[in-house]
Amino acid sequence: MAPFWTLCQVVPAFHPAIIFGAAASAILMYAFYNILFHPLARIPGPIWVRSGLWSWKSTRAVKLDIGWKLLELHEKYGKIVRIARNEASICDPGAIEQIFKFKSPLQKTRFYESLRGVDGHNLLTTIDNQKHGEIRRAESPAYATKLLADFEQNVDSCCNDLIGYLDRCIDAGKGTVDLSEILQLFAIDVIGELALGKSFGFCAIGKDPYNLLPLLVKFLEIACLVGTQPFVSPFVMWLSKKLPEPPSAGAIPGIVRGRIDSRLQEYKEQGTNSGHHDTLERFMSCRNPDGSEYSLQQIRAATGLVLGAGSDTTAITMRAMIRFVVGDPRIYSKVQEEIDDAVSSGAITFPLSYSDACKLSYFQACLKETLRLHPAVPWALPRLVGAGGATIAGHFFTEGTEVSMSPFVVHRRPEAYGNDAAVFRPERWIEADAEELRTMEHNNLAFGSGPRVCFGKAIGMMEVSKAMPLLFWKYRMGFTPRSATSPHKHAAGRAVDGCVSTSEPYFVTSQWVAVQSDFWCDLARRTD
Ligand code: HEM
Repeated sequence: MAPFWTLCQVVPAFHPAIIFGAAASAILMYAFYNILFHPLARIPGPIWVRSGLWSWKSTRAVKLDIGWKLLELHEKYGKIVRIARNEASICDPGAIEQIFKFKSPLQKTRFYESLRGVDGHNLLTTIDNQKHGEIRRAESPAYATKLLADFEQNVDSCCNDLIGYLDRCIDAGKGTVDLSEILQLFAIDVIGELALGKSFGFCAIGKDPYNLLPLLVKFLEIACLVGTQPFVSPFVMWLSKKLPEPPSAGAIPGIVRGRIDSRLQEYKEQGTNSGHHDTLERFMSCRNPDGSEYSLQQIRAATGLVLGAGSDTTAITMRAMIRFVVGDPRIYSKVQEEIDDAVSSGAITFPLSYSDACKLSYFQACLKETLRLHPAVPWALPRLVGAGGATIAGHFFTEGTEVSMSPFVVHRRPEAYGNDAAVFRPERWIEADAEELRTMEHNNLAFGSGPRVCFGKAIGMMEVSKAMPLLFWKYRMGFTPRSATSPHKHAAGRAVDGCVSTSEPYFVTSQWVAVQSDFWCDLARRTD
């Protein structure tokens, strides 16, 4: 016994060596448990991820490279990869139905909570399936397909602003334009019209007067990073209320709140909704399951989601389409030819109606191919396995584990789109028979899938289908060559698949959304 007592006297309980030893043993035991005994222990993946000692997803959220890094993991480890201590990413198209089906026992994970705005939860961020179903039913009138015709006028007026701005640039001898910025402004204006009946007027002046765009990008980047560690979310929310706001941060929320307030006032005075063609009008008529009217906060949250979900996504799709189409002379001339022929035969006229845009079959195939190879949301969409567990892609996942599928990864897998899945080939959508087409549509996750599928899909498709043929018809476009004197900020561009090259026209960061920046194009009128 003597040596033991001696040890206790020499090394008291709080001695750093003991504390360090205890902590190291606890960490080691934690890592061993995660690697050997955790319910996902049999799923392959990088050892540090499996140990739970490294957050691969937080690293991706910081490095903004989720798309290609996740693709690499699947190429190395197969169809199911452990990407977090408690999460497996799956790229087997057969799992889409199992994960995203209606009445699924799987629900969204806490990741989504970080995407909520100041007005609280909305459709996108509501986790509970039943609650989500109630909100979706209540808000469905705002997204009804029959309203598309009303919304079309709003898109037309923003198209006029966009063309006006680009024409002015060309007339002033400045046909070199950063399309990443102007298309974002266009998308924000359109969504302002759709949500609140009035554009923000950014496109008409061709600039972002509040310097808001970088702020929006940062907000999403931080929200996504926080989502990878949901336990810090309440602290970040608390901190964001304490820290001083950047001067421009309140500008758009201020305008939005002002417009909502004045509409409610108008409603109060007139006693009826007064025929506005926007989603605000529909949200004002929404009812909760108990029959009560939507509160001001609910109207704000629903409107905030339309503004947040409907601008980045469409701008990303438009830029990507230009990149893919203009980047391939064969495809570019086919698109232009189709539009020119349709104009000269009188099959379509401008302003282009959505129904006429749908007649442009090659253009529509290019749009589908764009959404496939550059889905606006590449992040692995996470779902929590519910009571009783679930068998997905041939593997049994126990309750409480998380599974996810990345649209970017699934769309590039041969089992989903064939051996040329990585190639931009619009013809695949035209050559396919009815059965193949159904499979390709089913495997497309650009808008999500199942009961949580994008509610604004029809609106987004309408907007892009109206605006892009107009741009292709009016302008000859080319990518501004990168040189020491060109306006580019990056010495080399980066494609959506992570490839860095001086001939790549824009720079992609891949996180919750895959945003392009620094997209300089030379524009000239085709009729000059
Ligand atoms: C090309 C354009 C668009 C793309 C690629 C896109 C993509 C997506 C994706 C991937 C999701 C599902 C996310 C998930 O499961 O976690 C989503 C949800 C959503 N999107 Fe879109 N979106 C687009 C345009 C729009 C527009 C224009 C609006 C509004 C007018 C909109 C409103 C919504 C809403 C409300 C949800 C949540 C639906 C729910 O959870 O019930 N989106 N979108």
